[in-house]
Amino acid sequence: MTQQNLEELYNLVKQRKENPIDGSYTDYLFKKGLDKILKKVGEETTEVIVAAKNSDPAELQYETADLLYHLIVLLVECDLPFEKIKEELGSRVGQMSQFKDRAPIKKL
Ligand SMILES: N=c1c2ncn([C@@H]3O[C@H](COP(=O)(O)OP(=O)(O)OP(=O)(O)O)[C@@H](O)[C@H]3O)c2ncn1[C@@H]1O[C@H](COP(=O)(O)O)[C@@H](O)[C@H]1O
Repeated sequence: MTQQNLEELYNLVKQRKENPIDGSYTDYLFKKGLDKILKKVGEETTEVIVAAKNSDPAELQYETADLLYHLIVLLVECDLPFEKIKEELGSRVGQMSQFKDRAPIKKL
Protein backbone atom coordinates (compact mmCIF):
# COMPACT_ATOMS: atom_id res chain seq x y z
CA MET A 1 0.00 0.00 0.00
CA THR A 2 1.33 3.44 -0.94
CA GLN A 3 1.87 5.71 2.06
CA GLN A 4 2.04 9.49 1.74
CA ASN A 5 4.56 11.50 3.72
CA LEU A 6 3.15 14.89 4.84
CA GLU A 7 6.26 16.81 3.78
CA GLU A 8 6.12 15.22 0.31
CA LEU A 9 2.43 16.14 0.07
CA TYR A 10 3.33 19.73 1.06
CA ASN A 11 5.96 19.85 -1.70
CA LEU A 12 3.48 18.48 -4.26
CA VAL A 13 0.85 21.05 -3.28
CA LYS A 14 3.48 23.83 -3.48
CA GLN A 15 4.41 22.62 -6.97
CA ARG A 16 0.74 22.84 -7.97
CA LYS A 17 0.66 26.47 -6.80
CA GLU A 18 3.83 27.30 -8.73
CA ASN A 19 2.86 25.28 -11.83
CA PRO A 20 -0.95 25.09 -11.96
CA ILE A 21 -2.52 22.11 -13.71
CA ASP A 22 -5.96 22.67 -15.18
CA GLY A 23 -8.59 20.38 -13.67
CA SER A 24 -6.57 19.79 -10.48
CA TYR A 25 -8.63 20.18 -7.27
CA THR A 26 -5.59 21.76 -5.58
CA ASP A 27 -5.41 24.32 -8.38
CA TYR A 28 -9.16 24.94 -8.00
CA LEU A 29 -8.64 25.75 -4.28
CA PHE A 30 -5.76 28.14 -4.99
CA LYS A 31 -7.79 29.86 -7.71
CA LYS A 32 -10.76 30.26 -5.33
CA GLY A 33 -8.43 31.75 -2.70
CA LEU A 34 -8.02 31.99 1.05
CA ASP A 35 -11.71 32.21 2.04
CA LYS A 36 -12.52 28.97 0.18
CA ILE A 37 -9.49 27.18 1.70
CA LEU A 38 -10.47 28.36 5.20
CA LYS A 39 -14.05 27.16 4.67
CA LYS A 40 -12.75 23.73 3.65
CA VAL A 41 -10.47 23.57 6.71
CA GLY A 42 -13.46 24.42 8.91
CA GLU A 43 -15.72 21.89 7.15
CA GLU A 44 -13.14 19.09 7.34
CA THR A 45 -12.45 19.89 11.01
CA THR A 46 -16.15 19.48 11.78
CA GLU A 47 -16.19 16.18 9.88
CA VAL A 48 -13.24 14.89 11.94
CA ILE A 49 -15.04 15.88 15.16
CA VAL A 50 -18.25 14.09 14.12
CA ALA A 51 -16.31 10.97 13.00
CA ALA A 52 -14.58 10.81 16.39
CA LYS A 53 -17.87 11.35 18.20
CA ASN A 54 -19.44 8.50 16.19
CA SER A 55 -16.56 6.16 17.12
CA ASP A 56 -16.13 5.31 13.44
CA PRO A 57 -12.43 4.54 12.77
CA ALA A 58 -12.80 4.33 8.95
CA GLU A 59 -14.62 7.68 8.83
CA LEU A 60 -12.08 9.22 11.24
CA GLN A 61 -9.19 7.97 9.06
CA TYR A 62 -10.81 9.37 5.88
CA GLU A 63 -11.76 12.74 7.36
CA THR A 64 -8.39 13.21 9.09
CA ALA A 65 -6.64 12.68 5.73
CA ASP A 66 -9.00 15.27 4.17
CA LEU A 67 -8.25 17.75 6.98
CA LEU A 68 -4.47 17.27 6.77
CA TYR A 69 -4.55 17.79 3.00
CA HIS A 70 -6.60 21.01 3.34
CA LEU A 71 -4.36 22.25 6.20
CA ILE A 72 -1.35 21.73 3.93
CA VAL A 73 -3.07 23.73 1.17
CA LEU A 74 -3.61 26.49 3.78
CA LEU A 75 0.06 26.46 4.84
CA VAL A 76 1.15 26.75 1.20
CA GLU A 77 -1.37 29.55 0.55
CA CYS A 78 0.02 31.41 3.61
CA ASP A 79 3.64 30.78 2.51
CA LEU A 80 4.49 29.01 5.74
CA PRO A 81 7.24 26.46 5.01
CA PHE A 82 6.59 22.92 6.27
CA GLU A 83 10.03 23.15 7.87
CA LYS A 84 8.58 25.71 10.33
CA ILE A 85 5.99 23.21 11.58
CA LYS A 86 8.68 20.58 12.03
CA GLU A 87 10.83 23.13 13.90
CA GLU A 88 7.90 24.06 16.17
CA LEU A 89 7.11 20.43 16.99
CA GLY A 90 10.83 19.71 17.33
CA SER A 91 11.22 22.49 19.92
CA ARG A 92 8.71 20.63 22.09
CA VAL A 93 10.40 17.23 21.94
CA GLY A 94 11.53 16.07 25.35
CA GLN A 95 9.78 18.95 27.13
CA MET A 96 7.41 18.30 29.95
CA SER A 97 3.99 19.80 29.23
CA GLN A 98 3.07 22.68 31.51
CA PHE A 99 -0.27 21.70 32.91
CA LYS A 100 -1.89 22.96 36.06
CA ASP A 101 -5.31 22.15 37.36
CA ARG A 102 -7.50 25.21 37.58
CA ALA A 103 -8.25 26.28 41.12
CA PRO A 104 -11.71 25.10 42.12
CA ILE A 105 -14.45 27.72 41.97
CA LYS A 106 -15.30 28.81 45.49
CA LYS A 107 -18.66 29.94 46.80
CA LEU A 108 -18.63 33.62 47.72
N1 LIG B 1 -4.62 14.36 -0.68
C1 LIG B 1 -5.35 14.91 -1.51
C2 LIG B 1 -6.73 15.14 -1.26
N2 LIG B 1 -7.50 14.84 -0.21
C3 LIG B 1 -8.74 15.29 -0.52
N3 LIG B 1 -8.74 15.85 -1.75
C4 LIG B 1 -9.88 16.41 -2.47
O1 LIG B 1 -10.62 17.18 -1.56
C5 LIG B 1 -11.98 17.23 -2.00
C6 LIG B 1 -12.84 17.11 -0.77
O2 LIG B 1 -14.08 16.71 -1.12
P1 LIG B 1 -15.37 17.52 -0.76
O3 LIG B 1 -16.51 16.63 -1.11
O4 LIG B 1 -15.25 18.05 0.64
O5 LIG B 1 -15.29 18.77 -1.71
P2 LIG B 1 -15.90 18.90 -3.18
O6 LIG B 1 -17.38 18.76 -3.12
O7 LIG B 1 -15.17 17.97 -4.13
O8 LIG B 1 -15.52 20.38 -3.59
P3 LIG B 1 -15.86 21.77 -2.82
O9 LIG B 1 -16.76 21.51 -1.64
O10 LIG B 1 -14.51 22.25 -2.38
O11 LIG B 1 -16.42 22.67 -3.87
C7 LIG B 1 -12.17 16.09 -3.02
O12 LIG B 1 -12.34 16.64 -4.31
C8 LIG B 1 -10.86 15.32 -2.92
O13 LIG B 1 -10.44 14.80 -4.17
C9 LIG B 1 -7.51 15.79 -2.24
N4 LIG B 1 -6.99 16.23 -3.42
C10 LIG B 1 -5.68 16.01 -3.64
N5 LIG B 1 -4.84 15.37 -2.74
C11 LIG B 1 -3.39 15.16 -3.03
O14 LIG B 1 -2.92 16.21 -3.81
C12 LIG B 1 -2.28 15.69 -4.98
C13 LIG B 1 -2.49 16.66 -6.13
O15 LIG B 1 -3.84 16.59 -6.47
P4 LIG B 1 -4.54 17.52 -7.55
O16 LIG B 1 -5.52 18.32 -6.76
O17 LIG B 1 -5.23 16.61 -8.49
O18 LIG B 1 -3.51 18.37 -8.17
C14 LIG B 1 -2.92 14.31 -5.21
O19 LIG B 1 -2.06 13.47 -5.91
C15 LIG B 1 -3.13 13.85 -3.79
O20 LIG B 1 -1.92 13.28 -3.32
